[in-house]
Amino acid sequence: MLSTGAVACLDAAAIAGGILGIALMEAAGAAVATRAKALLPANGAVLALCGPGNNGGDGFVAARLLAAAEYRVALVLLGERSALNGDAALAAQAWTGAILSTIPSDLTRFDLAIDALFGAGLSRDIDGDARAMIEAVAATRMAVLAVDVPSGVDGDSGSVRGVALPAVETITFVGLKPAHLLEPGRGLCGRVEVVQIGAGPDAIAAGLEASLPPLHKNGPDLWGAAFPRLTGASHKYTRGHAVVLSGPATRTGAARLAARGALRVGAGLVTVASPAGALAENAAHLTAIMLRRCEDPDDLDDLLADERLNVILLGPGLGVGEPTRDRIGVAASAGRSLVLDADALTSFAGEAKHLAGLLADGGGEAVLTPHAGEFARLFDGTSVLRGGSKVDRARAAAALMKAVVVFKGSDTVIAHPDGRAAINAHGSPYLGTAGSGDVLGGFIAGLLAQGMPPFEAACTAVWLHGDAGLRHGPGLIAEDLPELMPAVLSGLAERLSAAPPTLAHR
Ligand SMILES: NC(=O)C1=CN([C@@H]2O[C@H](COP(=O)(O)OP(=O)(O)OC[C@H]3O[C@@H](n4cnc5c(N)ncnc54)[C@H](O)[C@@H]3O)[C@@H](O)[C@H]2O)[C@H](O)CC1
Ligand SMILES: [K+]
Repeated sequence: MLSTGAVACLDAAAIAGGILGIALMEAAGAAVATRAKALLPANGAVLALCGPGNNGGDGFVAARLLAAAEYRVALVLLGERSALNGDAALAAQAWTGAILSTIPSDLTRFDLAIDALFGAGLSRDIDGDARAMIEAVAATRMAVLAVDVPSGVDGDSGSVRGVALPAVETITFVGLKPAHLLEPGRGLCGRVEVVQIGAGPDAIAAGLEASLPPLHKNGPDLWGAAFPRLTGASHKYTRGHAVVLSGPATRTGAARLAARGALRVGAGLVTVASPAGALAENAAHLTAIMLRRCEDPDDLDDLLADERLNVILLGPGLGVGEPTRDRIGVAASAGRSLVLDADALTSFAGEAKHLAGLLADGGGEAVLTPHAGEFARLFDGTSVLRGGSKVDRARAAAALMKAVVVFKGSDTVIAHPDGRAAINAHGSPYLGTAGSGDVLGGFIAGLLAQGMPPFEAACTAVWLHGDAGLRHGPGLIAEDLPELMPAVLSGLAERLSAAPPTLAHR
């Protein structure tokens, strides 16, 4: 993905490579006109809203092409025509129609608005005439086609600067920007289409270079190569053994949901480690998943004497406080891969650095999975909460913890301490249900158990979880999520064009 700052570098590299800036703008405007035609009735009426920069230039090009194709076009320019510069001035020169300085009073006669007010160059909150224009158009519920990003949406953070114009569709150029995936931007974009405008591979490489550290859209392209593949020689011990710590009696369901997730995603063995008082309750509900008594940190230490237990998940239903902190201390010092969720995170509220110290001492890898509330509690008092976008905050958290952080939400961000990050848009609002996060933690643990590196395991788990939510739809409860894995994993195997392995694959 590209940062907004990288767009200028990309353009400069494309221009240095022999493409004229106006050629890029013509291609961008042509793509907008093509989509506008698809949204318009024959001879429909278009309101083109053009801003003072190159986003406005794209709007001038689209307006010209639509007028040439017999659509009725009214064009409004924010600011003075004489203030236009460079390519935008050239695009305006080629427009031979009228240029209005305010929007027409009767907006009901338009079928579509093209929003070319502000794109990558939005640099402050929108107020004054621009705000009034956006509010007037938004109030009509006329369909809006946004150029690059809906005006008012900050391209890098997805936040709204003052006001924003919601679109039914957004056409962006060369690559996605963070705002297309981060809320609230994502919800304001409508359907997003990325179009190529003639920037060559060297220019794109320059844009990506200027966007470092890399930010990805989460999907199989990112982690498919690391996804565990069975061979004829695979057996349960080669598929790892995950341990999930259970809470006390009457608070055991979360751990079992996580354990079931770990098993269904492919861990060879899963053990629930349970306090004595909750053994009967856990035993009544577990079959393939094993059960071990684990009353205190010493019992956990004993359990971990078996080196084959390679992943430990702590948090769901575990309770907030000293006993949970002590168990995390033991688990961390055992040097195994850890997944910390829910109460494990809240037990270190305001003490993120202490937790980071425990994790560093143990030397194992860790994945932390806070939702917004847990994130705010854990990082209270640190500079992490002062970061700008959700991606910035997730990256700062990962750097502080030296662990992979999965900052959950409808726009989950997964960040690695080295700055790599991914935004997930593959999901469904039906995933917002009790116990859903517990299953996600289990998926991460199950993938870690099979040897996936933590960043890839976390990204994969988030995507699989989202895929299950998309497949199930209404009526989803957390218990459904592990049971959807056979279909989800078969679909993934097809996408990775690797049929589920059989003995023939040896
Ligand atoms: N490679 C590409 O992706 C291409 C993208 N194109 C388009 O160019 C814009 C970015 O153009 P830029 O001139 O840098 O910025 P904007 O047009 O978004 O706005 C800058 C303009 O607006 C003023 N401004 C900023 N914020 C405000 C505000 N809150 N209120 C009022 N005025 C504001 C600022 O001072 C400037 O005058 C990109 O989005 C694409 O649409 C190219 O056309 C092709 C290559
Ligand atoms: K725009």
